[in-house]
This record gives sequence, C-alpha cells and structure tokens, in this order.
Amino acid sequence: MFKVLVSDPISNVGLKTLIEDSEIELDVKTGLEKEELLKIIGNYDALLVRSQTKVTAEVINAGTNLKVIGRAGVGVDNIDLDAATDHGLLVINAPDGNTISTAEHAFAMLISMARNIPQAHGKLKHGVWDRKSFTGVELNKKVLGVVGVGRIGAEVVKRAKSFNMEILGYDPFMSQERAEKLGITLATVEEIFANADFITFHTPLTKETKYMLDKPQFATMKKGVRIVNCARGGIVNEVALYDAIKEGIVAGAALDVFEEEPAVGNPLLDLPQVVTTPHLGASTEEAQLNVAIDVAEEVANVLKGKGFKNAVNLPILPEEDFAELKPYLKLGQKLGQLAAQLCSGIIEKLEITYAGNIADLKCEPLTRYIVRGLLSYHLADDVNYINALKMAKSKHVDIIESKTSTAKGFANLVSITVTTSNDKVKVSGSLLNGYGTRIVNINGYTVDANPVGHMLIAQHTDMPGIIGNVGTILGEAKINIATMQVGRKEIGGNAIMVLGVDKSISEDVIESLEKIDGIKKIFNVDLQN
Ligand SMILES: NC(=O)c1ccc[n+]([C@@H]2O[C@H](COP(=O)([O-])OP(=O)(O)OC[C@H]3O[C@@H](n4cnc5c(N)ncnc54)[C@H](O)[C@@H]3O)[C@@H](O)[C@H]2O)c1
Ligand SMILES: O=C(O)[C@H](O)COP(=O)(O)O
Repeated sequence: MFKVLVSDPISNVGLKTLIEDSEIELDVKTGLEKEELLKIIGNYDALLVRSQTKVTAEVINAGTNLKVIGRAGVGVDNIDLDAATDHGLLVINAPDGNTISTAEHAFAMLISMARNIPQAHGKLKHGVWDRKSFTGVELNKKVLGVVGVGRIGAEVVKRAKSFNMEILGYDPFMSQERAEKLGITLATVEEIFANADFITFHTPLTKETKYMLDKPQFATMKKGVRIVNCARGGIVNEVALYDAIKEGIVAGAALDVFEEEPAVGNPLLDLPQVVTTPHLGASTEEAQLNVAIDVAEEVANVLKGKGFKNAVNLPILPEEDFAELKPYLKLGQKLGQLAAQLCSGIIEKLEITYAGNIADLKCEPLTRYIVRGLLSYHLADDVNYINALKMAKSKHVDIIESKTSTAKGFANLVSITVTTSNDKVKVSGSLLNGYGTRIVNINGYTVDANPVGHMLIAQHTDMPGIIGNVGTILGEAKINIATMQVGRKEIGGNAIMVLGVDKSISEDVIESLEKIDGIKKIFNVDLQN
C-alpha cells in the first residue's frame, strides 16, 4: 500500500484515480504548518502540492519514505529540486493543464490594466460615478514584448494578434523559423525593453530570470510602458518596479505573482497603477481538473514502477527512443555492478564506450544505469536512476562517454573501464540476439557469461588441476556450479575462470579457494539485484 499526502488544495475530482486505487491510501491535509509537515512526511511515499507548500531540503530530508513529489501545475520553484535529486526523489509536474487558463488570465490582466477596469469597478461599487479618472489606452497597433515564448507565452501571442498588436518575442529556445510561424518578430530582451508599450513575462523563475527586469532595465524603457507578470514573483524586482511607477516610467503593472506570497501588505498594492490578483493564473475549474488528473496519473505510475512523462529532474526520452534502449538497461546496470566488485580503491574515472548499432541510440539513460550499478555497490539504495550522475559528480567520479560504429565482431558492445586509486578494470557486455545480456570480456579475456545471481571469478595461472581443485572445494561446501567459463590469452599464461554458482560463497570457502596453487585472486560477485 502506498501512502500519498496532498498538502495543497487540489481538485478532488481530478484525484479520483488515486482515491479509488486500492493500492493507494490518500490523505488530504492542506494548510499544514511547517513543523506539522515535518512531523508526518516520513510516513508518505508521495507528496502532492501546488505552489503553497514549500518543499524544502528539510522536508525532503524528513521524507525518508518519499519516492516522488507531484506538482499539480507548472512552476516547481517551491520545491528544492537539488535536494530532491540528491535524495533520488523524482519530481513530476503537470505542465500542460493550466496553459490556456494562465494565458487567458495574463490577457485579462493586460486589458484590465490598459482600461483601468479594476480601479473603475472599485470606485463605482463604492458609489462614485467617475468617468474622468480612468481614460485608458488601446491595444491596437501597440508593441507587446513577450519574454518567454513557451506554452503560455505562445498562447498569449495568439490572443494579442487578434487585438492587432505588434509582437516582439524573446526566448533562448526560439528560432527565427518559430517566430515566423507565430507571426512575431524575434528580438533580444534589450530590444523588447527599449521598444515595447506592454511587456509580459512567461518564463520560469531561475537564477537567470531572477530580477531580469530591474532598475537598469527600467531606465531603458519607453515612458508609459505597462508591465504584466503572471509568471513568478522575483522575475521583476518589486522595489525597482515601485520606483519606476513613482517616477512615471511605468504607467501600469498587472501582477498575479509576488516575491513573497501571500503578498498582503506589499507596498505595490498601495499604488493605483497596479492591478492585481492573488496568484489566480491557474485557478479555473478546467485547469485545476486537468492538472489534478495529470499529476494523479503520473504519481500512481511512478509508485507502481510504470512509465511517466513529466519528470522535472530527469531527462525524458521520446517513447520510441526509450523502447530501443530499454533492453540494454539491465546490461548497463550489471556491467556497473560487476566492475565495482572487480576493482578496489577509490573510484576516480568511468569510461564508457558504446559500439556498434547501440552507438546510434540516445544513450544517456543507459549511462545512468551503468553509473547506478557501479555506485550502488558502495552506496546501495542511496543511488538511483535519478541521482546517479549527480552522485557520481559529488563523489568526484569523472564520466567519459564515447561512441564508435565498430563493435569487434558484435552487433552491439558496451564497454566500461573503471579507474580507481589503485586499479583499472574493463568489462564489456553485449545484447546477443536470442541469448539476452552477456558479459563478453573481462580485463581482456574473452568470456560468455550470463550476468545474473552469484558468480565466482578467479584470476589464475593457466595450469593443470586448478579447475578440478576449485570444483572439489565448491562441491565440499555444497555449492552447485551452474555455468563455467575459462579464458586465457596464451598457454601457461594468465587465465580467468568465471563460474555461475547457485548460492553465495562464504568467506571461509573463499579463503580455501585462494590457497589453491596457481590461484591469484578470487572475486565473490553478487549480481542478484
Ligand atoms: N500565475 C500562475 O498561476 C501561473 C500558472 C502557470 C504557470 N506559471 C508560470 O509561468 C511559467 C511559464 O509556464 P509555461 O507553461 O509557459 O512554461 P514553458 O516551459 O512552456 O515556457 C517557459 C519559457 O521560458 C523560456 N525562458 C527560460 N529562460 C528564459 C529567459 N532568460 N528569457 C526568456 N525566456 C526564457 C523557456 O525557454 C521556455 O520556452 C512557469 O514557469 C510558471 O512559473 C504561472
Ligand atoms: O506554476 C503554476 O502552475 C502556477 O503558478 C499555478 O500555481 P497554483 O497551482 O498554486 O495555482
């Protein structure tokens, strides 16, 4: 049974799949104080939030059973992604469900600001018929600057076009071709700031976008510019905005989001030029239902080990690409596990070569499986597919990947070389058509071993009697040999023996094996998981 905590208001109808799932126990506890959340989070496998719950490193540390954090919405700036990744926790969001609602809200805010609708409404509601104070401006033929032309930005563009606005757009990922398709002019952010009558922001809040509109940028703007921020507080510096309004540079600001929320008491709210809503961009029946359905489905899939598509802290391959790579994942993990058990010392470098037809695939997920296999020998469950690369970096393990079309007689070959403070180990594996995963080379010795269960790998001198002696000792210890491979480079030289055995070999048996004349080193390898 998986326990899921919902700590922000999320549509009950949208959560129906989780509520009705017999494998899931759902608790809805909204408005928890930080201390209360810290106290109970350790009981849950999944946490579902919107933007209110601050999922800090402290919460993540306390969530010892957490596997996934689901965000019913887009922005994940309330979640400490680094801490989640460090703990191998998957963070998923629901990026598509509130696009239209937020674009409509941004546009509603823009028009309200241009025509002073909230101010006039407020006055009339208080019994004052004031037609002089609220002369607005048209949108027709005005220049709209859209900063961030992703899902929401592009929808805002569509709506602005129907109002006959001239649109300048900036997004680091927008090509000239896409701009032309949207019917807008590709501009730099500086050009937008210098030329726009209205500027609307639709970027996430990142280190790069934090205060992208600040005092120096206001100084470059047209007098009378109007600003819309329905993305995130902190993209626009609120102190600088306040000053720019007071100085008459900015004629109006429409704000749905604030640096500190709830924004009660924010000085900007005292300015008549500011129209505002309390973070309502995604607050429609439709958006809330959409995001709840999406996040519920994804969280259930993650918990049950099924596929998911909206991971925030994990690169996701298109389904077709992942299907091609999937059969290799087990091979990658086993190669990593095997190499970890064949080497000693501090792991410094991992070199991976993808050869043959696998070189044509997008191998990043496979690299993660190899790294996970390698590090899990020492770090056990602390390392997983999500945090593997970060964990390697934090342990100062350099990862070097290369690809080549030639695979030395195999259709595909994955080779890994692990360099440690006192060792170097190379193992290669292949996915053999009809035979599954195979270890085909260990430190230059050709072998053909199925990487499963318990293995005994012995480095020895190629001389008569060794195989018999090993068999006798294992037989006396009641250890059944399932498979056996011997590889050598030259007669009487160094050789390797790879045995598949039915159970783990105890230390005293290993010691007896090590005493056999000609045996150089014994590795008791466990490839069970
Ligand atoms: N007010 C609300 O209720 C509400 C609702 C939904 C989303 N949002 C906010 O809106 C943001 C955008 O949502 P979306 O669904 O369109 O996301 P998106 O990922 O589709 O689009 C964001 C775009 O911003 C661009 N970008 C990133 N850095 C940039 C920079 N320095 N300059 C210009 N562009 C940059 C990205 O390339 C991307 O195309 C979210 O991150 C969220 O914070 C707010
Ligand atoms: O990023 C988002 O999806 C929006 O800011 C919506 O936030 P909310 O779920 O708290 O309304």
